[in-house]
Amino acid sequence: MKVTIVGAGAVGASCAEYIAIKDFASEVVLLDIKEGFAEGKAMDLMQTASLNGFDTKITGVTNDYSKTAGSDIAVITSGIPRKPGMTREELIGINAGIVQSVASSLLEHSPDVTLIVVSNPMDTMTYLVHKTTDIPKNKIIGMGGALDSARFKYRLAQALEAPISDVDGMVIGGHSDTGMVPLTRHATRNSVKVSEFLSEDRLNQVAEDTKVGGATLTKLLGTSAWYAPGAAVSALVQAIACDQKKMFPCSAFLEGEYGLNDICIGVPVLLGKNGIEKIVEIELDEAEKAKMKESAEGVSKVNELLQF
Ligand SMILES: NC(=O)c1ccc[n+]([C@@H]2O[C@H](COP(=O)([O-])OP(=O)(O)OC[C@H]3O[C@@H](n4cnc5c(N)ncnc54)[C@H](O)[C@@H]3O)[C@@H](O)[C@H]2O)c1
Ligand SMILES: O=C(O)C[C@H](O)C(=O)O
Repeated sequence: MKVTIVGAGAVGASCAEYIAIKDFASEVVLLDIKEGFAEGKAMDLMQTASLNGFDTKITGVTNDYSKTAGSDIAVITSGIPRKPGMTREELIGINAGIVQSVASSLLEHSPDVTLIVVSNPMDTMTYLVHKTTDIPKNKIIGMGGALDSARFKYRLAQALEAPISDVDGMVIGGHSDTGMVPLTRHATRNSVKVSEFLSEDRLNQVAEDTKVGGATLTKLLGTSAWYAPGAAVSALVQAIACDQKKMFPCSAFLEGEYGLNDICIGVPVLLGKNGIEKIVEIELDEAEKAKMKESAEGVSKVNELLQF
């Protein structure tokens, strides 16, 4: 199993590290445009192999796509991250060009690749890859909901004063400060609805804290987060590489599901060796449907800014 990660920055390197530590891929290629940068990150990571006990071979290359040839899975993390006070949508001007050219270079050398799009604004970047390549829709996956759901569980566990492993929950919708739809009504602690333990106000607070999870970290760090994003990407890569059929909310191209068309947005999917093997349509109540519709309108507005 060969995995390429384009962008050896904070998220790309974190993702490579988690993939290596889980030791399910034979080879990870890190590619960056900055001379020597990916080579340095790969060497540093390889020097953790004997300490962390993995055999995954990590190599780094400067913009040489021939070294990515035959990749089964590729992750696009290349592009700029936001700074405090910015929205993800403000990154579109620079990141759209980068994502489009990276996707096309990857495809030249790995025509059967499954692509995971991470660069922001992620739902729109995923849509861009759909519109500008002939990769089948099941093989283009946007990573956002897996991260947002991990943050939701963290906030729920805090509110419940419970261990995170007791908690389950999911965030669907667009990966944006306003567009996320944390499914508070469905969240559980050991199969019991969290609404049995938390007031409506406290649950609303959990949802709001979840939605601005990325912005909160960007303010604290001066740039956007990388550990949880890297871990979330590595979980998707593992689900595909190991044919796990695991369910994650991912940005998927919709053709009628959830009443939406011609959009990539976060919905629950099953991930296996064929990428998105199924889009899972769960029952939403009227309030959840309205939030999903509003979220989709926001994503579509950003999509309209694309030029291709
Ligand atoms: N979808 C998500 O949940 C999520 C989570 C975190 C970050 N992100 C996004 O991921 C992107 C990367 O974030 P980061 O913190 O790793 O940024 P970073 O600046 O640390 O790394 C980005 C890397 O991309 C490289 N790069 C730029 N143009 C390139 C090109 N054409 N080809 C190859 N490499 C190129 C840069 O040299 C840099 O090393 C940002 O757009 C950020 O907003 C998304
Ligand atoms: O917040 C960001 O800009 C990066 C990423 O989308 C995140 O949610 O951490």
